[in-house]
Amino acid sequence: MATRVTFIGAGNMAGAIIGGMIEKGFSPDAITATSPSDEFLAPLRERLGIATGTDNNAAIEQADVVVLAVKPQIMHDVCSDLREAVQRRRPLIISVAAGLPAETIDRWLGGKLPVVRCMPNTPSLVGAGASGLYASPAVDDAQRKLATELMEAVGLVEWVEDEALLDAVTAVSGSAPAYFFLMFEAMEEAGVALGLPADTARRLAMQTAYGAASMAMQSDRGPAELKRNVMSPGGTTERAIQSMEDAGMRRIVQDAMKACAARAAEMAEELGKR
Ligand SMILES: NC(=O)C1=CN([C@@H]2O[C@H](COP(=O)(O)OP(=O)(O)OC[C@H]3O[C@@H](n4cnc5c(N)ncnc54)[C@H](OP(=O)(O)O)[C@@H]3O)[C@@H](O)[C@H]2O)C=CC1
Ligand SMILES: O=C(O)[C@@H]1CCC=N1
Repeated sequence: MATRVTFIGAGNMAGAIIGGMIEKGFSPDAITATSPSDEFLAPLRERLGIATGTDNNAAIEQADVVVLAVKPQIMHDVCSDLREAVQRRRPLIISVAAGLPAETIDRWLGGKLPVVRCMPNTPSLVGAGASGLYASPAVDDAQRKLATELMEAVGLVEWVEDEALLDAVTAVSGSAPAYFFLMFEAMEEAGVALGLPADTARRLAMQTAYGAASMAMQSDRGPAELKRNVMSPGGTTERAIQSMEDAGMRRIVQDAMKACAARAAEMAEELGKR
């Protein structure tokens, strides 16, 4: 029988994982998602054919895996409400919430549960996600394998053995699609300023990012060498890269990623007191 997975929360992240799972051939019959209103549920039900509901407790009654995909700020209330049912059924819990430690989620759910903390990203929707995973001590090998299988259905999986590193994963991949989308916005604006139609600039920028990522992933050369190969001495790229280095591009990226990881730690501190 197929592993039954219930998503608590049906927003951007849950929708991306569910969409990617179904694209990979997971049966919609084995997937349920909940949300307080039908706004997020209707497209999942109508387009993907999964079961949906507004009652979290009812939705986990048959679940082998419960994916907690609500905002960190409401996770305490959601977990408290699920405590009795979760303690009775003892499914594998996968939390995708930024910042919140596995121990906090476990405590809010009544304790001694197998909790995997996962930091996914939204490209999971197109099977190109990247997830960092951490297993709490109560997670056994079979459950670890199950979590790997689920998240590998939507992209790359990297396990970390030190939970604190999930904040770094948040900075490197969880939040990072937004950095690249910002870069696309900036490149489109700059392309327009140089005279290109906006949609032409957008298509060229996105195809180039896709090409650069594909090439780097298939190459045994590092990014520094691949970059040098584009930079003809005295040519155009050299000027562009010099301009970026002079403007402190590396420092900008480092500061942004440090701020991201620090915010994850801060959220754990703020929310974990409950
Ligand atoms: N977005 C991203 O790129 C990533 C997000 N995450 C994590 O994923 C989690 C969800 O984020 P995201 O998907 O962006 O947020 P969204 O706001 O898009 O989705 C949250 C969902 O939870 C629903 N919800 C609210 N209250 C309840 C409840 N009591 N029971 C069940 N569902 C409820 C919301 O419904 P309604 O809107 O009607 O209240 C909504 O469907 C967060 O913890 C975030 O840290 C992790 C990695 C990447
Ligand atoms: O911005 C956030 O808090 C969530 C977590 C990682 C990506 N989005």
